[in-house]
Amino acid sequence: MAENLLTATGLEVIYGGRRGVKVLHGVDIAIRRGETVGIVGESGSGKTTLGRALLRLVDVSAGSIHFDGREITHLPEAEMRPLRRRIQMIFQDPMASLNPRHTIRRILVEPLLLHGLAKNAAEAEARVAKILERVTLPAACLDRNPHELSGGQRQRIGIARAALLEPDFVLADEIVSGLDVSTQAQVLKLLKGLSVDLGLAMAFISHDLSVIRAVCDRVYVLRFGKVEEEGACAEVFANPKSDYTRILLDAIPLPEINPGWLDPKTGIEDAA
Ligand SMILES: Nc1ncnc2c1ncn2[C@@H]1O[C@H](COP(=O)(O)OP(=O)(O)OP(=O)(O)O)[C@@H](O)[C@H]1O
Repeated sequence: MAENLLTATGLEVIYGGRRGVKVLHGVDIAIRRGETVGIVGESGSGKTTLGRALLRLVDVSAGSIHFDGREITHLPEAEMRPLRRRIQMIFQDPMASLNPRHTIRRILVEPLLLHGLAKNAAEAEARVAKILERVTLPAACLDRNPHELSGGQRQRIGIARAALLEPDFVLADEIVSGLDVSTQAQVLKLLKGLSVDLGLAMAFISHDLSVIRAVCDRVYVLRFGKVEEEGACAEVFANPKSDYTRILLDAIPLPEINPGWLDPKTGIEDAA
């Protein structure tokens, strides 16, 4: 079994200082190299907060976080910086994370140069051309601005930007919730395929259990800032231990869960 890449133990997060509201109550989570873990739960259950805490984007009031064998819970930002390239995030709304005034070329080339992953602009452009092909976008996109692309295309750019930096871990937070169902399937297929090719570990936050089932190996069910249930996706879906998970499963229309979208292991779309 692959070793753990990112683990957290006893995580607590309080918003609004010491007298604020505690939204994570001692969460334990472990993500192994190369695996895709789903984080699911109702709105307000703390999914995004957990994701942001794992990435050290919000402070934790208790607990510890380890990345690649190193404790990072309170690592100063200067020491976090070299790790930031290895820990990428793809957002729900790529418009919010892609600079609207920059061309796609600049959005993709600059991080490569900034992180020293390309020696010069020509080398960076060659890498960008390759990844653009991988995310099935035409080269003409490079001269456009984000608002000139469709939602699905922007999400592909978000994925391309993350993948270019050769991360070990990607957090994807509700990345398909704004897209129509067939675009969702394409984006999920693409991301899952990339994660397999690159050996990426992923945490996939979604309120949508059918999305989690299509791409995840294991799932954590969050409720009121606690882990309600955790296990292999197939096991949790077939045989939920907690009543809460059962209620979540019952709340989704079963025919909508279409595992034929993708083979969860390979990310390859089922021919049927
Ligand atoms: N910056 C913040 N300041 C104060 N409270 C916050 C902040 N961000 C989130 N919260 C609160 O923390 C709780 C957990 O929010 P979080 O966004 O982590 O949940 P979620 O499961 O991701 O929900 P959703 O699916 O609606 O995005 C909610 O009650 C929310 O209102």
